[in-house]
Amino acid sequence: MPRVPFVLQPGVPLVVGSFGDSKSLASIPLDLVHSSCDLVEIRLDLLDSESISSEDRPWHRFAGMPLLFTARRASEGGAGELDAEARMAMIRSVIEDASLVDIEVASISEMQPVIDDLKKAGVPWIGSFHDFFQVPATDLLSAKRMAARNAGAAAFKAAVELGWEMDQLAPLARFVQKSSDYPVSLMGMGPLAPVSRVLFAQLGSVLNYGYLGDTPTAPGQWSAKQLKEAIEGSRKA
Ligand SMILES: O=C1C[C@@](O)(C(=O)O)C[C@@H](O)[C@@H]1O
Repeated sequence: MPRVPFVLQPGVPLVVGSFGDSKSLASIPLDLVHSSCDLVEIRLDLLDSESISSEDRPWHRFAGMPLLFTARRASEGGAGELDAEARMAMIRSVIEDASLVDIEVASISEMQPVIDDLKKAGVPWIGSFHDFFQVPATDLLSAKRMAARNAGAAAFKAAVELGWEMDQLAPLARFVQKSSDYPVSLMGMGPLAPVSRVLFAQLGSVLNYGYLGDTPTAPGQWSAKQLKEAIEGSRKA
């Protein structure tokens, strides 16, 4: 399957459709995928190992769409206790199909060998950060963004638990707005996730995640289709 080249542009909001289970990945109607998102995230840590390693790889159904691969570490919401070696092996096995790869900022040093492989193959990667409990200080987010940028990531992405902390929305919104010289993707999780995702996309968050199929991959996610419609609606307002 030829890789689809992919370039992120600061301030241009795209929708990522994310699969949380193997059954949805294998059975979702293709036209629904095409109409719901701009790129597809394959969460390698959430799928059955047989479906990932089968010769007939389930994501080959989406030929022509950019594919983002993620093998999430457990401490940032990944399923299973996959160590860096296991996650690197997963990523190496999909490099030929990948338009983009997600690597946590916390994993950069231990996963440097696979980052070097991505560089050689000309595959961009995003440096990510997840906090499932709170909104971290903006200074911490800025430090993570700098670490991602310095390590060569094409973008920085963060997902943080908002709870009902409405006061936290404004500083996060400013964080996205101020990042006009480097692509940033930001999203809330929890009860304010839906509203935060539309707001941050409106302000230029580059990758905005919703789920494809039956299983959300984060608390409070919209379906990719709903998110795409909401973002398109907000851009017309
Ligand atoms: O990191 C992200 C963002 C996400 O956690 C979300 O909040 O939508 C969903 C994950 O699948 C993805 O890898």
